[in-house]
Amino acid sequence: MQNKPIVWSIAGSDSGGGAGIQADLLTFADLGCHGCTAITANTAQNTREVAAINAVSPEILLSQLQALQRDLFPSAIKIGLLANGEQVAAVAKFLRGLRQVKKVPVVYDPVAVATSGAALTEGSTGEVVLRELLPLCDLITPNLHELEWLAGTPVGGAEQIAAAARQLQSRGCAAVLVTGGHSEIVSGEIADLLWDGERMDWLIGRKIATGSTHGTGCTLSSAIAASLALGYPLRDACVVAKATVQRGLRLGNGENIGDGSGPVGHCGWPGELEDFPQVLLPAEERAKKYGCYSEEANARFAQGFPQPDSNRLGLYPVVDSTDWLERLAKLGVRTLQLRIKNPDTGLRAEIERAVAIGREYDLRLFINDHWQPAIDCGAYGVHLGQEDLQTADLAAIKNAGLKLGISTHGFYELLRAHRYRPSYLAIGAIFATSTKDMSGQLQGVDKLARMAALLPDYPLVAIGGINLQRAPEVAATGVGSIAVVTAVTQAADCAQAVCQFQDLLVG
Ligand SMILES: Cc1ncc(COP(=O)(O)OP(=O)(O)O)c(N)n1
Ligand SMILES: Cc1nc(C(=O)O)sc1CCOP(=O)(O)O
Ligand SMILES: [Mg+2]
Repeated sequence: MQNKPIVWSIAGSDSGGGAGIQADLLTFADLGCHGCTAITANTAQNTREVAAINAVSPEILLSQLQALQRDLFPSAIKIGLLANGEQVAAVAKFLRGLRQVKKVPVVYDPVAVATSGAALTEGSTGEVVLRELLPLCDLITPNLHELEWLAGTPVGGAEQIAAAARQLQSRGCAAVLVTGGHSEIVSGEIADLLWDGERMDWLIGRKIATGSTHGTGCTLSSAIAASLALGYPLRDACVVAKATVQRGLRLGNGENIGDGSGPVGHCGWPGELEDFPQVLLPAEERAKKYGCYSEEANARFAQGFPQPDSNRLGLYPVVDSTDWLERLAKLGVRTLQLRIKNPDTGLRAEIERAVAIGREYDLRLFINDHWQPAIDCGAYGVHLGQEDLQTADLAAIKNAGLKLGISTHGFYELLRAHRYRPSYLAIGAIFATSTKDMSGQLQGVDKLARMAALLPDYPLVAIGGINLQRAPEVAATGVGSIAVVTAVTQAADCAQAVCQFQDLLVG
């Protein structure tokens, strides 16, 4: 049994039980983490009002943190309400010391104003935050009011939000997620903006008509911290967290707690696609409304590729020659990929021969990377990676009637690739592999199962380090296809390996 990751919440207590550490602990538990708390303020509030803040002294705050450090070292830290500059300075000093022991991801939700409009922090706190705390944060998650508070400028539409996020990130935190609950750039859409200094993403959720929204910011930031503690990369953590909140808004709706803004629901792991945000593609027309439209990308863009004859593509060997294709076709394999890296002048002839073999044996034959010769030769389909999507002419691929498979590595890429509605989605690398350096992108079977559960009726392919011993647990996640290189090409008895894989993937 693996130990539950420990996550700390450094935040205020909400006597109403909707936000603050109460929301954080429920969220950590929902996502399978053990929560610890260091309380900054003992607020007196209900669903209608913040009656008092009651900040604790820096000494009381530090004594909690020091006790936790002695026994319950965290895998991630969420920071919420810090009531004054002294608290901010004390927490920052403590975090600098903790860093000397081990680097722990820190997510800061800069709580400054309650939904009711009540100020929660003392006047000069913002300056100390910018100077002392921001450089220690892996992510900060301001809403629009908090963005204005920290950026020191009014924030209106999408462009201004993006500019303020860039400005804040340049003050030293690794990334900024601006939450969109307080504005609708497009009616009916709640869009969060993620900026990490390199890449900007709009994550778009559906607005849910509910009065139970108290604690959404706390829940989001603690869900991100929990996901980071579970080992998810930042973008995956953000989309899982947004889905956790969305699920709470959808299912918690109607609980009718208190007369004011009731608490968001806490309803467990988000296992349904409808709760996950859409990752906006700059190629989409609607990106114009979010200020990130790309004419060039739009010219190459296409969605809705032809589906294969079955959602279950079975054993899917990925090989580097037409000799291998023919050998495996003769053994009864129906789904195959020709993957030629570092091609020479013979590439075009090899693809032509592959297509001919594909026709002879009625294969679902995908050509990796080389989409233009694949179109020219009338191939069945092409397989593209995330980087290939930046340059490939998807419109040409679709217009030529080719099928399209897309590689993904984690929740964020899966959601992004799903926007294209390709013929299949590949998820990798499930295990470490000697075929390609996939370090930092390993998913494991549990995460694969979570991703596969989101798309039960979609053709899914698992790839990376899968051999005959591991194949049963991979197949049990529900994916209809397993792609392999070495498990077939380096098998002592290739025909026997093919037979065993096929027995496993039948039905
Ligand atoms: C079925 C399948 N899944 C993933 C990949 C990897 O594709 P990509 O990310 O484009 O990397 P390269 O294969 O080009 O190195 C794949 N080929 N097939
Ligand atoms: C080509 C490739 N793509 C991967 C991905 O995760 O996108 S993993 C991988 C290598 C798969 O080889 P093997 O079956 O020998 O581990
Ligand atoms: Mg590729």
